[in-house]
Amino acid sequence: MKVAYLDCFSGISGDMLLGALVDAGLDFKLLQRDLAGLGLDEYEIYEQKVIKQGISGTKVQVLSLEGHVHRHLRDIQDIIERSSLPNPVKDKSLTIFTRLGEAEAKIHGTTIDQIHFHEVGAVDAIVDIVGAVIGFWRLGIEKVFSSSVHVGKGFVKAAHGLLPVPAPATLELLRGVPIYSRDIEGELVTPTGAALLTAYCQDFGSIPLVKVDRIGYGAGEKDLTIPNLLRLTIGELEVSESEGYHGVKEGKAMTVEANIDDMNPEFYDYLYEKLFAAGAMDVYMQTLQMKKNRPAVMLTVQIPPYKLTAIRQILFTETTTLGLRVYPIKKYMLPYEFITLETKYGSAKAKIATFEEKICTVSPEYEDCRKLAQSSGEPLKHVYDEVKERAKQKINEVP
Ligand SMILES: O=C([S-])c1cc(C(=O)S)c[n+]([C@@H]2O[C@H](COP(=O)(O)O)[C@@H](O)[C@H]2O)c1
Ligand code: NI
Repeated sequence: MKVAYLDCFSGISGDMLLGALVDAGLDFKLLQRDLAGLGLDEYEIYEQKVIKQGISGTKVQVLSLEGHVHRHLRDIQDIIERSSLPNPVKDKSLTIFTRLGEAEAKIHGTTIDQIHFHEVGAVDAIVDIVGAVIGFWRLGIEKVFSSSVHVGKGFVKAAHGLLPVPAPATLELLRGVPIYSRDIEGELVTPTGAALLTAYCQDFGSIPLVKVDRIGYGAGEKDLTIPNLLRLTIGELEVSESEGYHGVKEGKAMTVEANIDDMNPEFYDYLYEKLFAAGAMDVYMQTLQMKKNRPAVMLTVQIPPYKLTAIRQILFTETTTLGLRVYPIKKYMLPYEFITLETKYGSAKAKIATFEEKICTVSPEYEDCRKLAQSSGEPLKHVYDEVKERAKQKINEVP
């Protein structure tokens, strides 16, 4: 899987992200051609190499040629919907502007169709956002990870007047994101940057196991005492599985455990849903007899290493546990494939696993068998046996 990692040690803004994408190999002329699909011409876009604290990066500048324009969300939605941009770019761009509108409406106590965008509604911000979406799409990025985010400190002068850093809309968009402030004065994250970051990234923390392919540095406007750059690393996510002995996959994972003795058992169903939705590979519970003979459960969550931040956040917010145990583990998985079988009850899949090139397990797919049992009225166990039988026949048919 092709992934990107954003190092937000100097925050993130729309132009920094666009600069990082160009610096990482996004063809600038192709970007300009794609952006022409927006049908907006009152802007100019430039790229230039700059040095920030000795590090070379790309600064992308969008100069607005339009006067002072206040756009409502509807106006921006019309521009994007009427454009000739590819649908994935349109959809993502609309999502980002909708999130900006929701944040703006919340901050100002109004509604999403009442708000009008100030800076974010100007053509340069529209180009920044759509350009970044085009960049991720053109570079084929399937998933985005990020570091925690440096937001800066102090105040910033904007159309609204003097705003605390991070700006209200920015902080609203950064809900759920690990942020920090050091002694760098200034706004390091803008609403545009926050909206782009959180539209793509749900996993924050150290860089996952990635085989690095491309690196890009996007430059911010100001010169700071730290390199005012956004670093973008692109590569193949090493799900840390490698083909080992006779095709047995060897992978790295993590076990996260918590002993819970004081939570309403009804909550576990919802918790399981959230954990799996966040990328857990497996979730299970074991009953315990803890000190003072208190009955409890030990909740275990198996995760890919890069999911630790997301899973930890769920466990601390959705359960009553005050502590977690985390163990890095190595896992070995048998190679398997699915085959589809036609049975007297209908078609169903079965998983065929092999070890040392010999078939060692045939497992009918439960969901398929359940549907056939419901549609045929046959007991599930009969359907299951029939699928397994057909699978064995099909395997033996293979020359
Ligand atoms: O444009 C809008 S709606 C806007 C809202 C807010 C609020 O916090 S509310 C703040 N700002 C400031 O404008 C500049 C530019 O932001 P970009 O996202 O367009 O780069 C920045 O200082 C924001 O804090 C704009
Ligand atoms: Ni505002």
